[in-house]
Amino acid sequence: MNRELLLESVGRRYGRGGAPWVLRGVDLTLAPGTLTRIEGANGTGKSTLLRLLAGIDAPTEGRVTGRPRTAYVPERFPAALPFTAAGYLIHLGSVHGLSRGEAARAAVEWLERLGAVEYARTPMSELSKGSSQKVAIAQALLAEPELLVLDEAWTGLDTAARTELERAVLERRAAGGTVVFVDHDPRRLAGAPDVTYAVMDGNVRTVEGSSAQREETYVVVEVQGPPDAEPPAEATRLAVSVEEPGPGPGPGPALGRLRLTVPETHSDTLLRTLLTARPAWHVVSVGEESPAVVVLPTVPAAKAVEAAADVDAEVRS
Ligand SMILES: Nc1ncnc2c1ncn2[C@@H]1O[C@H](COP(=O)(O)OP(=O)(O)OP(=O)(O)O)[C@@H](O)[C@H]1O
Repeated sequence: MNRELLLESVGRRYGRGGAPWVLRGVDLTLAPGTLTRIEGANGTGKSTLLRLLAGIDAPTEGRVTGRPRTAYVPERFPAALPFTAAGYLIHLGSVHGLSRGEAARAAVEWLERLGAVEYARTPMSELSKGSSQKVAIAQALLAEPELLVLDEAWTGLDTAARTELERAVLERRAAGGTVVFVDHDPRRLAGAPDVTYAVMDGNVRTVEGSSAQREETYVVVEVQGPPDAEPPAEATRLAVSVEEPGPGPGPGPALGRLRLTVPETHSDTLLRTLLTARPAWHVVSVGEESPAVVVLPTVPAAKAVEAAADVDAEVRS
């Protein structure tokens, strides 16, 4: 039976005595079957709080009790692991108590849902940032955790995968799970959270009104980079969406062209990041948000089936 996760007088500081407290005196209760959003300005301690909730970090003082079976998607996923995507997921599934067969089935199911099953046999070190983020999400979802902790897990995903992750979060809550997330897009899961907290001045405060009700203006920045280059990580983090625009003036999509949507409050930082990046990214246009969204192509069904068969073969060997 799922219990409440309790933080009592929790404090965390890094380094020896004398170091400043990032969090102090935090009392927090997360109930089963609830979705909690954590907000706050940069560097206020959101990731620190999530690591304490997930149990991958321990408080300097105070205590955390009632943590159920937990899965966590970190802000930065160590992609250079010596596994294929499927191999890694099967390994993680075993760690979570699944048999190899169950883990393989769950791995394929989640890679399929996230549109990455064609990369099942790809070494993790060769995956693009977006694909490795999908693996990070799949590893968290595959064992149906009772507590799911997501630290900017939507960053770098294409539109279809972002929607799928939102769906998965709502499914977890409907199944009685506890979900807690940080995301810089105020529209993420708009209207869905049962409670929102802001981290500020070393503690958490309840935020009244959903993030969707708070107005935010967005700016769309179209950029041109070298063909096949990944945009700078900081730009991807700041943007609430990264899309490939439609076809360019010639045949096919404009290579290296991306459309980044960013809250107006972050647009200056985004432009600075792009302009100082090496190799350089050329800013083609800056404008108001347009409703047109291009969904990146999903994997053809035949390819998905092929990859699933590959994974099956790997499990049996
Ligand atoms: N492992 C660490 N060692 C030392 N200091 C740390 C460590 N992790 C975080 N900090 C510091 O703690 C403070 C809070 O960091 P944290 O990453 O929790 O904030 P955040 O709100 O998640 O930030 P962001 O919005 O930039 O992701 C920052 O001053 C950061 O430099």
